[in-house]
Parts: sequence; C-alpha cells; structure tokens
Amino acid sequence: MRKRERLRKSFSHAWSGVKAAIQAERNMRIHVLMAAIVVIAAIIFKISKIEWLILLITIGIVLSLEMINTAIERVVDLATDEYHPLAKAAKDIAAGAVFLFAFISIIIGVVIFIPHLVHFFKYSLHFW
Ligand SMILES: Nc1ncnc2c1ncn2[C@@H]1O[C@H](COP(=O)(O)OP(=O)(O)OP(=O)(O)O)[C@@H](O)[C@H]1O
Repeated sequence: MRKRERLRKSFSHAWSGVKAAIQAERNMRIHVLMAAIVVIAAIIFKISKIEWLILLITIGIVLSLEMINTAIERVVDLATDEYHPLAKAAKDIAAGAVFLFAFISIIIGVVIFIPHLVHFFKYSLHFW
C-alpha cells in the first residue's frame, strides 16, 4: 500500500472511532454538547487568546479521555462477560479518570468565565 493511501486509511479509521464514540456513548454526546455551549459562550464573551488556548486544551482532554474510557470498556467487555474484580477495577479507574478531569474542567470554566460574567452584569446594571 502506498504511503499516502496508508495515511488516508488511518485518518479514516480514526474518524470512524470519533463517530462510533459519539453514536454509542451518551456521556460522549453530553461532553460534545457542553463543549459546543462553552465555545459559543467564549465567542459571545470575546475571551482572550490565552483563554481560548486553555479552553481548547481542556475540551480536547475531556473528549479524548472519554474516548479512551469507551475503548477500555469495549476491551474489557471483549475480554469477559462475567463478573471479574479486575474488569470492575479497569472500568471504574477509566471512568474515574474522566470524572477527575471533568471536575477540573468545571473549575477551569468557572475561572475563565466568572470575570467575563461579572463584567457583563456590571455593564448591564450601569446601562440600566
Ligand atoms: N465484567 C465486569 N466485572 C465486574 N464489574 C463490572 C463488569 N462490567 C461492568 N462492571 C461494573 O459495572 C459498571 C458499569 O459498567 P458498564 O459496562 O455498564 O459501563 P458504564 O458504566 O455503563 O459505562 P458508561 O455509562 O460510561 O457507558 C462498571 O463501572 C463496573 O463497576
């Protein structure tokens, strides 16, 4: 297979993975929706370049972690359909990783958006 063809195929497989995760996982759809809302808010509040960078990194990490969590769930389900403490540990730890970073991302969102919201309400009150 030619180098370019191999590259095209690997992009195509990666994109199928993104679509499969969105289609199969409700949590992934919730994360995508939250990311869209945050991006719209960022546009409305005209956040700074550094705030954009932090926001995009945060969104990227949350979505990627959710996909890795989904992949781990699939592999565990493939390995066993019986109860196993290691299967439970693998799934719970992977889910814990998403939960941990989702919590941190809420704090990041609050730190970025609160000053913009305060400024917005100050301006609105001044206007009235
Ligand atoms: N084979 C197993 N052995 C032991 N415990 C398991 C096993 N499969 C799942 N569990 C436990 O049940 C929980 C739910 O597992 P499930 O496969 O339904 O994933 P999930 O939590 O529904 O994932 P999500 O809701 O993020 O799609 C896991 O977090 C784990 O604690």
